[in-house]
Amino acid sequence: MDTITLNVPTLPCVGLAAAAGLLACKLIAPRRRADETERGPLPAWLDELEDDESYERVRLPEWDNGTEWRRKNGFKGSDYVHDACAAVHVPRYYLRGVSGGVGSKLVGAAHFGPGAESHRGLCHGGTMCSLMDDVVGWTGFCATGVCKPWSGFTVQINTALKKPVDVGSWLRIEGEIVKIDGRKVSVKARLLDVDGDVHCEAEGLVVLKKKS
Ligand SMILES: CCCCCCCCCCCCCCCC(=O)SCCNC(=O)CCNC(=O)[C@H](O)C(C)(C)COP(=O)(O)OP(=O)(O)OC[C@H]1O[C@@H](n2cnc3c(N)ncnc32)[C@H](O)[C@@H]1OP(=O)(O)O
Repeated sequence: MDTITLNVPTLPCVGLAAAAGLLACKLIAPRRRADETERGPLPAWLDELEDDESYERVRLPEWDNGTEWRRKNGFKGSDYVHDACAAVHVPRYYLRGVSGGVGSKLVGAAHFGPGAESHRGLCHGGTMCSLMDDVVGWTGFCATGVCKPWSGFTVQINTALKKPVDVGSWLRIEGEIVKIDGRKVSVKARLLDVDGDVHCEAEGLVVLKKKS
């Protein structure tokens, strides 16, 4: 009869090795982009913005290489809207208005992923509000005509929800500076589909930092 020798200390070792392996995978392997493949291609009209000489793509290391940049700069997590895994995600913004001030405009595409769902196939209103917050803030950061990240604070976002958004939609998001009063930058923003239907609009206020 065969005898089975059970090497008792082996079991915790195997467990430990497995745990270490898992940890290594988490640390070494690239982060899984949860709904990246479900987002599909970027909307075609972004190409038109790319070709439009009055707009310039806003390129920031914290968007292009977010995880590493944030870790190096003392941030604690991932960007609520610009991270590829975000429930509602803005992959790019384009800025019109190199001279700055009133009329400066930021345009981008926003994707509503499965994580943005509220009632059956429709997105949570808070995802629209989050987008309005984002575009108001970033438009305010462009008040000088150049994008200066984190050069102020969004202090108000008054959002009107006008039309539900389907999960999986790509919509156009716009923010425009309508008034500047000292450090206070007033921004109007809206979210619209390819037919021009407005899904939400907002009026927001950004207070620029004292030295920006
Ligand atoms: C300047 C501090 C430096 C701190 C150094 C930090 C270094 C690190 C920076 C990182 C930068 C991060 C940028 C995050 C960008 C987001 O993500 S914003 C996140 C969400 N927003 C927030 O958390 C904002 C919370 N609010 C606050 O922290 C404070 O209200 C603020 C904005 C810092 C106040 O700034 P303040 O310089 O003390 O301005 P304050 O004198 O109170 O107001 C200036 C003017 O704005 C008006 N105002 C202010 N709040 C409102 C409001 N809610 N509604 C209407 N009007 C308003 C005031 O009435 C005033 O008007 P005037 O009297 O000039 O006509």
